[in-house]
Amino acid sequence: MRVTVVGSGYVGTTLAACLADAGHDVTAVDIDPGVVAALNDGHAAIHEPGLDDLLAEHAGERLRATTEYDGIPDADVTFLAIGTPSREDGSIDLGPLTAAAEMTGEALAEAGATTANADGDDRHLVVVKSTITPPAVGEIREALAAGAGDAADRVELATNPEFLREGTAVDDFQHPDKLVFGTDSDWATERLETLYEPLLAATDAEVPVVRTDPETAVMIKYANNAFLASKISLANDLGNVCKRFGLDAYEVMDAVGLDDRISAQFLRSGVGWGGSCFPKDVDAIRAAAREAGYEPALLDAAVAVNDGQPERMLELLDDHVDAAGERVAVLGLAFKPGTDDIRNSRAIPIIEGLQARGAEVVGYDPVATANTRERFPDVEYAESAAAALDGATAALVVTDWDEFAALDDAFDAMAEPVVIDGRRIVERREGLVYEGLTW
Ligand SMILES: NC(=O)c1ccc[n+]([C@@H]2O[C@H](COP(=O)([O-])OP(=O)(O)OC[C@H]3O[C@@H](n4cnc5c(N)ncnc54)[C@H](O)[C@@H]3O)[C@@H](O)[C@H]2O)c1
Ligand SMILES: O=c1ccn([C@@H]2O[C@H](COP(=O)(O)OP(=O)(O)O[C@H]3O[C@H](CO)[C@@H](O)[C@H](O)[C@H]3O)[C@@H](O)[C@H]2O)c(=O)[nH]1
Repeated sequence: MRVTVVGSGYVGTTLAACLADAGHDVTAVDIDPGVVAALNDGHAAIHEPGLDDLLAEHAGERLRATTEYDGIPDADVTFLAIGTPSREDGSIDLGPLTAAAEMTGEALAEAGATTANADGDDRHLVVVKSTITPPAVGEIREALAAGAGDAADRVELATNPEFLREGTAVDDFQHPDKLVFGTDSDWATERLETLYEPLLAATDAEVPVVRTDPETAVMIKYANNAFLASKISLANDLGNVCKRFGLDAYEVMDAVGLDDRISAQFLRSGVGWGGSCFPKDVDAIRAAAREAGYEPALLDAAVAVNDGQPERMLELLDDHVDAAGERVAVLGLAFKPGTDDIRNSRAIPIIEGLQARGAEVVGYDPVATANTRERFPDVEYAESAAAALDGATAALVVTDWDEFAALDDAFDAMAEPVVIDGRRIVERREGLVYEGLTW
């Protein structure tokens, strides 16, 4: 199939590269010329394992990138994978997505809806990949129709939320737990089925496909993220209780996770959830619920617990060290391992808290230093974890990069061997003053 992917960030680039790899002819559109140049050059503007290999293989062949929308009418399907950032009140800013939907509609209108596809069909399917609330579906449909003008009746909107995780985006996309198709017609569902067919054929697993309406589909995405984020918050809440009792929350939750109804995943307590999705999406569905007259008390509590974890980590530091004027290492800056993304990373409140205490912060991350430097230009950045620890009075472990588990002698170079572990990645050992956040 011929596919256009509008928006080439974490989701759009992964989608474009994986669809090209599955045999489709893909055009990636982005307003950022730097992103487009990188894609045409065969590499991503973001760090995501496996993505560059796919881009190097398909760029210039089955995958092209452009800043222009004018090729859209030649495609069988157009995906919108534009960011949906939070506004001040937590609701999503639909501005960029609405603009992209309208421009997509205009491109289709200019070509008189669409050129006929191989099967002679002149309807065009526009699929929202972005995470949007149920009421927002109507707004995007209207923006698309406004752009398409007289051609609007031959343009159909569908939603197909994405469940990939950063750091494992390619693998997650190629081996999904489920696919969710939110459509208004059998025609749109069939088109999505045809599109995903080669991907599904390439996996050994039986992938459930949920066929529903566009609004339910996007609600499934919010429910999914709200559930996972709340699950971690519950593990953190219980973990904080365990810590008060001098118990190891990991021993407790490992046992709890043996219950099939609960599952062992997303029970790792610590400094909390960050990233571009959980905070934004939980805030968005809370705001949308309030707008609709419902107070989502449990989701509010999940956010409150999460917001409190970095401060709890800093309080543990205060129990051991007066950080004022001291060199304090922050190990891990990305919101999770495997990515250079620092959006809503727990490292941000940790660094701010250390700076408020007058500490000299030295940060280290294997890939997220450049992004953090933009946010905190005054912080010192080390080339290695060992260099960050050298001479430090304390270390705060914020991201569970594997390499931190292997640290050993490096702790000997600390001025005071105080380690506050927010991710249970460093082993307790003799000579370390070790504090786990919930263990
Ligand atoms: N990041 C994830 O892991 C993830 C996973 C699932 C769903 N999502 C959702 O997918 C959506 C996209 O997220 P992302 O992380 O890929 O965003 P992103 O910010 O990384 O990328 C968005 C891209 O869109 C481009 N863009 C903005 N306006 C444009 C326009 N009018 N035309 C063309 N390009 C335009 C930007 O230049 C940018 O490259 C969001 O709604 C997000 O919630 C993200
Ligand atoms: O047991 C756990 C698991 C995760 N986290 C933290 O939770 C955050 C999010 O982690 P993860 O879900 O792995 O990363 P994301 O890339 O943000 O992926 C989430 O958000 C995406 C965007 O919506 C969804 O597509 C994914 O399904 C959903 O897992 C990170 O800060 C993790 O450190 C924990 O604290 N404890």
